[in-house]
Amino acid sequence: MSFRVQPQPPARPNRCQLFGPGSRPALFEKMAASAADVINLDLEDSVSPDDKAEARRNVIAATHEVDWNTKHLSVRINGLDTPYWYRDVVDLLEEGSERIDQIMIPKAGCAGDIYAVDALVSGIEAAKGRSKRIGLEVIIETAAGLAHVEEIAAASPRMQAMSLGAADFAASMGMQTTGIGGTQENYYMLREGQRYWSDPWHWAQTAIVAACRTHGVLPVDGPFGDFSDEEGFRAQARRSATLGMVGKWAIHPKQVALANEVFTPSDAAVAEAREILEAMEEAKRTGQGAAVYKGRLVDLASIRQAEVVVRQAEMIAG
Ligand SMILES: CCC(=O)SCCNC(=O)CCNC(=O)[C@H](O)C(C)(C)COP(=O)(O)OP(=O)(O)OC[C@H]1O[C@@H](n2cnc3c(N)ncnc32)[C@H](O)[C@@H]1OP(=O)(O)O
Ligand SMILES: O=CC(=O)O
Ligand SMILES: [Mg+2]
Repeated sequence: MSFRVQPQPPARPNRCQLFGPGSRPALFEKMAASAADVINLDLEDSVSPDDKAEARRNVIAATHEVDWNTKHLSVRINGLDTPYWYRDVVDLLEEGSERIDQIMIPKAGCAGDIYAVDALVSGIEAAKGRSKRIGLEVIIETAAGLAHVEEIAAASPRMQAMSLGAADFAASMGMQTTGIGGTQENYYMLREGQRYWSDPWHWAQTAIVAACRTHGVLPVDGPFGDFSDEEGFRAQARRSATLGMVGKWAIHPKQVALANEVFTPSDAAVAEAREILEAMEEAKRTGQGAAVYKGRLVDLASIRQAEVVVRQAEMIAG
């Protein structure tokens, strides 16, 4: 380990972030009743420009009127290149209840974007005497966002989570696809006449995970657009979990159970991790740093790997 110890991210479950447009208040009670860990009320891209002001009022009302129970409640504001974002923040924190946990900044492009929102949030919190410190989460969904991903992760002590936004990311990168997540038709290699499809989001995900893990931020996989493709969602989510992400968005209620399933370590995985820890305890007792578990090497690094799985399971179990 470096002399600089890797910080732990916030210790709360973030397996599924369920989105709903701020302009559809009829969905809010359903979102609150869902099994998602995080709720994202959206003021940005699922709300048409004519509905922005009403959506903001709906969301503010919902912070007072809806019982969000134990949900981590986040509101996605509009991008910093729009005329809406500052009023989103000001109205939300001046008129919204203390129930708001977090603000999501879309299309974050540099640390300065987070600094600007942090400064505004800090001013309003102090002026209004708000007692809960608002967290920030960002979406990496532009070329600039990915180019500056590490400075964004490090931009503020308020930073809690960072998601990959596949749709806008594809647009910003000029990717020749309209798919949101998953394998894309033309992203394959050919060998002996056979096509092998690959994952065009992989490199962006790993950059996000590395930036997040360096700075104690939760890495999250964003939307999977085809909500009738359950196996496609599972495949993408399993890859994300294997890469170190802690959760995934749901853009339809159907996806909540899928995300919870994938991002909750299975009983078998937890049992195996505990067995590895026991095998290493036994090795320690006999003065060994390395041992054999089910025919494969385990050593001190295996303890750290197994602890990730056990810690995640224990944190989710509460
Ligand atoms: C891609 C880039 C991004 O930025 S993604 C993030 C922004 N997008 C969003 O927030 C979109 C969120 N999703 C939605 O608006 C809707 O789910 C869309 C996709 C439009 C589908 O709505 P709709 O046609 O009503 O779906 P449905 O008839 O299949 O609904 C079945 C039951 O589920 C409900 N439902 C629907 N959406 C939500 C939701 N987000 N949260 C909670 N509940 C939801 C419907 O009301 C319907 O309920 P019921 O069975 O009638 O009681
Ligand atoms: O905001 C999300 C995206 O995929 O774009
Ligand atoms: Mg987007």
